[in-house]
Amino acid sequence: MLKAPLHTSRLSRTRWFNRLYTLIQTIAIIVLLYRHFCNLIYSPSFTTVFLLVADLVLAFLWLTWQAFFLNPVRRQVFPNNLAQVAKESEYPGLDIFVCTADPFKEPPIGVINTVLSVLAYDYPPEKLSVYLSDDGGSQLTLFAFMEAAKFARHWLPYCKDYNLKERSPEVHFRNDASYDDDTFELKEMYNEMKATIKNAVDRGAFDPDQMNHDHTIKAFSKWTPGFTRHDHPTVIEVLLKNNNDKDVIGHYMPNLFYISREKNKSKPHHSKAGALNTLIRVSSVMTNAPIFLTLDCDMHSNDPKTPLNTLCYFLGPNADPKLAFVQYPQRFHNINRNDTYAAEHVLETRVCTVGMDGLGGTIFMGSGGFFRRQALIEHLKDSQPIRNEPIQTKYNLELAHHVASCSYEDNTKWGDEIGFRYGTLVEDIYTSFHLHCLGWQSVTCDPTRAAFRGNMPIALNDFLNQSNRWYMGMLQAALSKYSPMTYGMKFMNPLHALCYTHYLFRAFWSIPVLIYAFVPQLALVNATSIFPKVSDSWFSWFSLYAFLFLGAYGKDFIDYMMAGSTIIRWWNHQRMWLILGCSSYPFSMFDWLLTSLGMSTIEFNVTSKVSDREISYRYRQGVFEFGVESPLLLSATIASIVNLFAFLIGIKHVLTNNEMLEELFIQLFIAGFAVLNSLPIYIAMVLRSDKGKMPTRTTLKSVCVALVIYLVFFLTL
Ligand SMILES: O=c1ccn([C@@H]2O[C@H](COP(=O)(O)OP(=O)(O)O[C@H]3O[C@H](CO)[C@@H](O)[C@H](O)[C@H]3O)[C@@H](O)[C@H]2O)c(=O)[nH]1
Ligand SMILES: [Mn+2]
Repeated sequence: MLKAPLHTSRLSRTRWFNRLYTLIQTIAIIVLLYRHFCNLIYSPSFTTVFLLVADLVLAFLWLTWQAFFLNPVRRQVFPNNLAQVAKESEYPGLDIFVCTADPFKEPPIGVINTVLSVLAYDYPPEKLSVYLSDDGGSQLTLFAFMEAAKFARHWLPYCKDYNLKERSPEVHFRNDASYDDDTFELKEMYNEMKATIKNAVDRGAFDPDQMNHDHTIKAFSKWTPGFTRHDHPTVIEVLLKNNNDKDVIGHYMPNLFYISREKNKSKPHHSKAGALNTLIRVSSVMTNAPIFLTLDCDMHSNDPKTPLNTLCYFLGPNADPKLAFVQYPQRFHNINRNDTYAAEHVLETRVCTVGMDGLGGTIFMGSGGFFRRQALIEHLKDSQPIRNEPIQTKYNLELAHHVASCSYEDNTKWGDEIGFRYGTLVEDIYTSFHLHCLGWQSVTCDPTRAAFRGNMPIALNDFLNQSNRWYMGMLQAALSKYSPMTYGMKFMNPLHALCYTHYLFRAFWSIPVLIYAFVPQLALVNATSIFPKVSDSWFSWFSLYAFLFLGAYGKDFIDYMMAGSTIIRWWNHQRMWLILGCSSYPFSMFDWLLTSLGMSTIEFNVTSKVSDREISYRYRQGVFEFGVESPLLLSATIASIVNLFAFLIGIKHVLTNNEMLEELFIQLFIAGFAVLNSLPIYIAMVLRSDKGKMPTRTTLKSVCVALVIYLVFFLTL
């Protein structure tokens, strides 16, 4: 028995309120659906069918969403109590995987900051290894990391001397106002390194004088003329070795490895999942730590104690042997004051996490997950070579090259039963789904100080593109033979499976959003009423509509506020839901269709992390960034124009005939609500002159398409 606990959990009291709410709202939804079916039988029309479909999908997604609220669990860790169960020298090894894929979209200096921030963890250095996976196969990245390894010798002791919380040099130097000699000197050194690397990336090459040691010449000799990012041999470089390399005050340093797995155009590489699986194998040959952390190159550590927080779950007599991973919810540092694009994902990172935690485990979010290695290699038949010799023996390195080769996975279960799962663009949620089906658990660890902080896109189109990729990936999983609705229901707690169902089917939001963005509006132009009148008796169909709308929207508002957000942020979040519903969601359904018909292949298109000064400036001002022509922006613009026309014409109907207000009220309300939400779009079309305004061609195209929609509608009437 422990004297003091390492971690505690308690059920959230809000669950009773949530359960009651779900019950009442469900009854109201059933009544509404009953009305729809009656309408369909007694007065069938296109609109009745459309509205029924919209409300069925809404009800499905709303119902699955409730699963997150029925049994939330809040957890806490007590790393100060760790001494009861292990001395520092008994801590397990920790391997950290950082992925990067393109030095031009993911500037190496950013990746270096990620790596340095975890290299400087408060963890015994002989137990810590960082593996950088470079899917871009770039000399520039390797060059940058050779520089970083030199800088690390100064940076690590500095972090520990000053007991920094913030161990990404970029963030530290940006925020630190102290002027002591050490800081000044180190800052100079950092800026110099940054300039050298930036210069190399801008020119696409580095100064040959900087690689005139035997060792570096040998390393770069791998880049022969035929070497491209899609076709090249494995490159593994040991940049720091912990029984050999010392920092400037003579302490051993953690390991740092550079790995670029073999690529060959004729072999699928499985994007990030493939990179992570290579890292699992390479690390098992080199260091084989029982726990590994995966990190994206745009996420840096914000708390050097994070590994200790994690150990609270993996060590001690109360540790769950079936615990597969500990997930730190993603937090972002580049979000503006009002979170214009709802990029913070407040509900997903604060509510859904604890909600799933009470049902069997939170999802893996791609970054910030500490895994028990065993959970991912459970079904490995051929026993993995385990390191029992110093790392750089020829044997280890040869073996590491072998397991990083692109044919290694041929005829194996990698990506299927072993490692991160293939077959979708969202390897993260899909992998955790499989682990949960196999009976593994996971927990959310969300200390007050965020463990990691990362980047989100700050231009609307980048954001929509990222969402498009995510929701397309989710559909791939949702509609596979491992669907949470069928396979999941069989192998996991049904409520847990409902949470996965909600995530994976999110693209389906587009069905009700698009129907509600066009059908009532087109009817409104024609002065046709399709909803109940306001003046029906008190307990009327109209009040049912009002109740359902206010119930769902009001609950969302309460959830947002209880998660500690603000009213404006909530408003922006609901607006983004509408925008996504007209853009990324339908596009991801379309992409899924094309891919499953074999008409297209969708790649993991890496989000650019390069920041443009003007765009950053506008983003900080809270201004929407349009600027580029894109189908995603076009579709949202078309919807906003249709709504504006309909709203104006609807007002005209009401002004000319007062009695129409009662009949058209719901339609006017919907169009008016959309218009209110679309204000930034109209402003970007007519009032702005900066580079982020709506491109004129997009405006013209959307007006034309809106007109065509009207014509088609009237001609078919
Ligand atoms: O072929 C590839 C493609 C991507 N990456 C890396 O994957 C990470 C995520 O890529 P990014 O473009 O930043 O995608 P995001 O949409 O921001 O990533 C979110 O969504 C992904 C897919 O669900 C998850 O893997 C991520 O962890 C999660 O942060 C980055 O470190 C990339 O370098 C690779 O290593 N190889
Ligand atoms: Mn990212």
